[in-house]
Amino acid sequence: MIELWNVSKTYEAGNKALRNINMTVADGEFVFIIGRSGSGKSTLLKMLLKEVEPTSGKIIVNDMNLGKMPRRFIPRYRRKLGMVFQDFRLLKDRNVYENVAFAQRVIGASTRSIKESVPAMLKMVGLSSKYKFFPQQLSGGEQQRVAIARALINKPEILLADEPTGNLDGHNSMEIMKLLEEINKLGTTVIVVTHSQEIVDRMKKRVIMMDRGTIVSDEKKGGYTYEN
Ligand SMILES: Nc1ncnc2c1ncn2[C@@H]1O[C@H](COP(=O)(O)OP(=O)(O)OP(=O)(O)O)[C@@H](O)[C@H]1O
Repeated sequence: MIELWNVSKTYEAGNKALRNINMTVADGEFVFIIGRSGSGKSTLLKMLLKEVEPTSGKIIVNDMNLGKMPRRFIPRYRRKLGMVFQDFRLLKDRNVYENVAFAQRVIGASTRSIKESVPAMLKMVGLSSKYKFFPQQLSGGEQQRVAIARALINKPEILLADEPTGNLDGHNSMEIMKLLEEINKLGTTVIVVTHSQEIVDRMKKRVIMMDRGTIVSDEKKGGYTYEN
């Protein structure tokens, strides 16, 4: 479970990015975070990754209080989180297989485990036949599938996606969303930041809307809304 208790963030320049945010995300939930530019969405994701510290308040992820986490635990903590970005961030000089395998090598996985898990993951994202392709030989949707495979290969408990379809057309965007939904059904908690109202409308998931650093609505699948 992810819990934010009265979380605020004021950047050095005096920008109030988050103002007294309270929210919880249960294990296995699928949540969209929407809101106009500058409303604090990326700041929130960066806090979950422990890249940005709150100015006040408490963040607890799977019973771990991030504010009290010793520095040496941070790399291990981050392995519980998978991250997907708008611009894919693949290694351009490595093929699809190597891009995914690399994430396993970094954590010291055995060659045997890599040889088992990478093909299985590529199958899941529908890229088995393109494992030797390089990123520039793939469509945007395919590149994002590789990025998703890489984010999932170490079996994170939570997948954070920051505008994962920002560079994709409507069809590819929905395909990526369906893939994220499948991943979620297998048990991973999924949090997606998006600007796309169409995606949010079609997916019928929980939607947290932010505005100027606050949560202005939190709408469940069933459709009820409450003000924070
Ligand atoms: N490193 C920083 N230093 C100072 N101010 C920052 C920093 N990062 C973000 N901000 C400010 O914090 C506020 C929230 O920014 P944030 O990036 O979280 O918004 P966002 O909702 O993700 O926006 P976008 O949709 O454009 O990505 C903005 O006013 C922004 O200018």
